[in-house]
Amino acid sequence: MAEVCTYLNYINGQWTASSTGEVEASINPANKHEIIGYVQKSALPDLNQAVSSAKAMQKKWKKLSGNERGNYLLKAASILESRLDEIAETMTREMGKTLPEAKGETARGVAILRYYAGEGLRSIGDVIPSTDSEALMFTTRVPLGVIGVITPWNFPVAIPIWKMAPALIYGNTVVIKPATETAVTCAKIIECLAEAGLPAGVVNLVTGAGSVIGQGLADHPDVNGITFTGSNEVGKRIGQAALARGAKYQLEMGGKNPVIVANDADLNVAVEATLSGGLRSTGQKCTATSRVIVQSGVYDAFKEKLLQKVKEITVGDGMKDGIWMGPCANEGQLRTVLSYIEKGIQEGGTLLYGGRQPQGLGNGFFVEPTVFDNVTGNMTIAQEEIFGPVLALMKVETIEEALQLANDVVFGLSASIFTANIGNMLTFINEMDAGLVRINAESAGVELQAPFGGMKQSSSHSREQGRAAIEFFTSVKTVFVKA
Ligand SMILES: NC(=O)C1=CN([C@@H]2O[C@H](COP(=O)(O)OP(=O)(O)OC[C@H]3O[C@@H](n4cnc5c(N)ncnc54)[C@H](OP(=O)(O)O)[C@@H]3O)[C@@H](O)[C@H]2O)C=CC1
Ligand SMILES: O=C(O)CCC(=O)C(=O)O
Repeated sequence: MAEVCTYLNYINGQWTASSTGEVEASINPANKHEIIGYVQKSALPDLNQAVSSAKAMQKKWKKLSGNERGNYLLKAASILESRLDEIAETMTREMGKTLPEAKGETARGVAILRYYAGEGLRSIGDVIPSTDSEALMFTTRVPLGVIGVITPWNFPVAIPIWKMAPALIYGNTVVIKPATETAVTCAKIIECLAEAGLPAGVVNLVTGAGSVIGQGLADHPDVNGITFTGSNEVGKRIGQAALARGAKYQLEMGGKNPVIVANDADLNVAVEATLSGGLRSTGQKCTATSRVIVQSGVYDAFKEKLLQKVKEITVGDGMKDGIWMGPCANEGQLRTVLSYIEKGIQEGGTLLYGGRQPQGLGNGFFVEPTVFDNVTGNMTIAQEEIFGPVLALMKVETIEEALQLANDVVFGLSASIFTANIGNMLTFINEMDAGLVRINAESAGVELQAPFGGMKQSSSHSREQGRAAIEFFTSVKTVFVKA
């Protein structure tokens, strides 16, 4: 068993204990008696110190060339790569996703750092013809200043990196407050950045309660931009706090992502993608499939194939070989999932498979992969984000009906269709209200070089990742020069 360490805040280039002198244990959701590490239970004075060091450093950091800033990210990428196995193991033990998934995510973190390192050499503006023939007019971009980064526990490496790397390359400094459940994993990412030699104050880590440190970041007058991924409830509070003081904000929140399976779909492909998109990471992705809308001609055949595969899923500790699905990330999440399952039954859904806590795994927050049949659009399990391994099967006659049902939720993050018909594909691309639409591919799994974000209540209508990140992390300056 690995040694249990205490992780400190990282403020102004120093590993620093919180002013409260208190720590919080981060536990293993596969075995609640196992402590992965202790993290600082910080208070506002700690946050204030971090913000002031980020503010003090920002002017110097933005003066470096993009290439110089990129070199720090390249170094951090190599360090993270050299620690990939160890950091992935920490992730699995801290939040439960299986080790192969955690390794894949850590490798993705390395690739994101390298991608944004390259951004330091790409163009940041346009020359625009002026009506004055003797003038030069162009746009350039400037960093926002200090960025507050608030991250969830479901992608403990990828999300912090896809927010911090673009913030840094465009010349901002950062204060990050990670989810308490995965603060140890985040501290290890910060170790990689620190070892890469980032100047003191460029990146700061403050752990602690969301209601104190997260809210404190949103309210802080010296934080110029807030980027957040998490629940709608918290996201809206952050957006309101930022708006009230004129700060920029970016929110990535929930999803209720549908897949549509058309009569002409390749059912084996559709089943594999539903399984992977809906149940990998125990359904804890904002892009996870939760509604499976199937045309009546293939409904029974699809259901049978899906059930056969779901029955093969092995549930257990994600560190063990042969385990396909780990636990929910925390006890609250397990209770939420179980209460949605209960509601599904009460409201008339047919529980086809799963729905219980598996036998013999009582020390962890495990739940069986769960499939509901006869789900209708008005049921709670068809409307609200569950964030667990629960699939709701819904039968329709036509693609039009499928699209209407697919769009009949407050969210619009990702959506997939399985079909061989080009007409179905085009209708879906045009009519589906989602930021990410995918054809014959699962609803989860975004690519780091492409814009990512949702419509409706899934986001603040901004996009992150890829080149789209520049829109949030910089301001455009229009320059007019006359000799
Ligand atoms: N879109 C997504 O990818 C995610 C969606 N969710 C959804 O949210 C539900 C609840 O998960 P949960 O972890 O509680 O998500 P939260 O939105 O509560 O947490 C996300 C982050 O926000 C912080 N936070 C909490 N309260 C505040 C606040 N008042 N001000 C600022 N920051 C705050 C959290 O800190 P702390 O950890 O200390 O509470 C964490 O770092 C899930 O069931 C799921 O539906 C959750 C995670 C990711
Ligand atoms: O599907 C993915 O790869 C990313 C999902 C995501 O961003 C999230 O769940 O927060």
